[in-house]
Amino acid sequence: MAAFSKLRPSEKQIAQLTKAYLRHQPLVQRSLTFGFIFYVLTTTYRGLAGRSSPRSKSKSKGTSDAKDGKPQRVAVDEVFYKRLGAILRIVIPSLRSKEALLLLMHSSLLIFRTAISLYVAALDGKIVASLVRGQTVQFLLNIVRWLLVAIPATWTNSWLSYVQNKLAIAYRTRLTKEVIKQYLGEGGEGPEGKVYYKLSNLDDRIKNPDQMITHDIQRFSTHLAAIYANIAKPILDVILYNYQLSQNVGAEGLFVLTIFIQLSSALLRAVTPSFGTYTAQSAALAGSLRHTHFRLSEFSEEVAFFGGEEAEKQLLEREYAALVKHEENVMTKRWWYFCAEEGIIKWLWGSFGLMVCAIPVFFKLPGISSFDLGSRTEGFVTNRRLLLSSSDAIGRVMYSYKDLAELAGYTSRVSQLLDTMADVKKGKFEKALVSGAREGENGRILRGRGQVFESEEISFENVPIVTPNGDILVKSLSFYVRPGKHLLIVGPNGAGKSSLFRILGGLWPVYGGIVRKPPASEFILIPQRPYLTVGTLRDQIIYPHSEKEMRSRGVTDEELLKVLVMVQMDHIVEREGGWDVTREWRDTLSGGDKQKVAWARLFYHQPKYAILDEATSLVPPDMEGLMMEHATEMGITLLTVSHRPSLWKYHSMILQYDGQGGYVFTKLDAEKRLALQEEKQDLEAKLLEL
Ligand SMILES: Nc1ncnc2c1ncn2[C@@H]1O[C@H](COP(=O)(O)OP(=O)(O)OP(=O)(O)O)[C@@H](O)[C@H]1O
Repeated sequence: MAAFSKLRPSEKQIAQLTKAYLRHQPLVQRSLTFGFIFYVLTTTYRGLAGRSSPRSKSKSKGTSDAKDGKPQRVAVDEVFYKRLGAILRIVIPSLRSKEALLLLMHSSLLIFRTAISLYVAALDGKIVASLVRGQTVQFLLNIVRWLLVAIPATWTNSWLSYVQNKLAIAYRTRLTKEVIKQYLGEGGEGPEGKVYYKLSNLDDRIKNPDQMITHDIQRFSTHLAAIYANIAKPILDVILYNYQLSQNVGAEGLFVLTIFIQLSSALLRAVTPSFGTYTAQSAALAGSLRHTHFRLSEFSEEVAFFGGEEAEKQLLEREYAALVKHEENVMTKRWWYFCAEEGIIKWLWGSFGLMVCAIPVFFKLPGISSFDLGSRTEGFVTNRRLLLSSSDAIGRVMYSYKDLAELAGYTSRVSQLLDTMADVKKGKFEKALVSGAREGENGRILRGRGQVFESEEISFENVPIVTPNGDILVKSLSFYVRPGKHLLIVGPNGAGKSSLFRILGGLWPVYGGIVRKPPASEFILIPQRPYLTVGTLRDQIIYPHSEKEMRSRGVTDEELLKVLVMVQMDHIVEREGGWDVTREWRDTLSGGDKQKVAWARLFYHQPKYAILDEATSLVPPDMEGLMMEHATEMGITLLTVSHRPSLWKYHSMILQYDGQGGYVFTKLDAEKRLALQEEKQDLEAKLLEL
């Protein structure tokens, strides 16, 4: 008391404060511990919730493919969470879904693993303590415990990676199914259908849908499955380990440690590059390179005949160089980032943590009674293990930001695909238009929309023919096709002959007027280079039917053979080894053979209308006449584009484009027209002589 009264006033105050502090120490410690838990949760939430940057907001429809040459920034922000939310609704459709169940299993396993780690930390301390104290029996007993705990520990780890992989596959399956449904399935013949065509022909946003559907969805799913473990588990670990640590070393040490971590993590975040943007860019560049390789194998014959190897090589090298340059740039950034990460998380935190672990060795903490060498060693070993696990967990929360940024990259790619498909289904396209397309009358036509009605006959009333680039080929086209009255369509190249069929097939939008047409199942298109599917010889004839559908229609292989006889192709069945042989038919059949197979397909399906776009250009004239007559006998009405006068006689009507936006639609008198043609040729010959 005398000593106390001798103190100066400021010293007195400090002494009083210390006394009060010691009196309330348990309360202070509890408050600090809960404060710490609150801090971990809020900082993690703030860190992961992301902010909406004005840049990302303005590009909320953001794509990774730059439109203006500059890459768009993909960040962990509001836009990312909105996109992720939309995708999550697809991959986890309900709380009772398989994915939700897997997620629950995953969470339970994660908690179980943390509980095991806590037990192992304490056991580790006990083993060392029994060693220091020389307690042989205790030591052996602890080793047995150690071996026993290894059983659930290894079991949990295997299960964790198994469930996580299952989750990734489940996400991928859901997402792929949804994308394929929209890409190929939904919408059918209506304006919402044919998304796969519109995406590549009417819109500029998606450069390589194949890469997005296969690679990007897979990467997204793997990242999403891992991100849960990478974020939820470390957060849980940080809380549990530190709670335990605060019990062992006192909450004050933890408080100082927290401030230290806060400062260093702010530093780490400041030096973190935009990994999300890089991931999205890498995916886009890899997709582009793959597409170029795909084109080369697709058109290998054309390139080989042209000797275009050097040009193709340069193209491939350019694409590859762009990809490598980007990857190297990212690698350099990663190198710096890893240095900072390793230095801060492992070494700085590690040394500071060791000091915190030593607290109970140098200071007597309230509530801890035994203070012998064994207890001190046990405490130190347990705390060090807890601290290592805790700093590892904090580190993983930090790393998870990087994982999250990468997930943001793949999320942007996947949602770009989903958003663009949704736009395309609504008829909203983004495509570079020809200059002046939006002005004056051109603009008025582009802003308009026509009507489409289902009908037995085909007719166009004042329908403009507009290319996806906004180029108006014909301002207002009117014509009709009556059943049995074949229509011939002629005109210069690029006048819009095939475009007419694209409107008829529902591939291009109708910008005005009225289109009446039967459902797509009632007409078939035979182009100059017919499409041959992957499959058997039978599949080529019955495409898009399956063999099952063919049989259910009561068609036999013998009847299919009759169809091949009509096009003088029956020998091919024997030559190729039967109906069930599978080949790359594109390479096996000649150009003329392919056209004949397409005609055989027409005779198998016997639709009401057939669109022939230079469909006989590679078959001999006598064969061409035979096939036309067969079609007429079967009651198929033809819409033919051909430059061959030999075909005129089969047609009743003619639609002639002049190539300047004008056209004539009239009856076709083949004899008169042939006579006129001959007269014209004579006059031209005479003019030449002159
Ligand atoms: N997917 C597309 N995107 C943009 N423009 C297109 C597209 N398809 C065709 N075009 C353009 O539409 C115009 C008309 O093409 P179309 O195929 O109808 O010509 P065509 O009269 O059939 O010519 P040809 O006799 O050479 O086959 C052409 O200028 C072509 O460049």
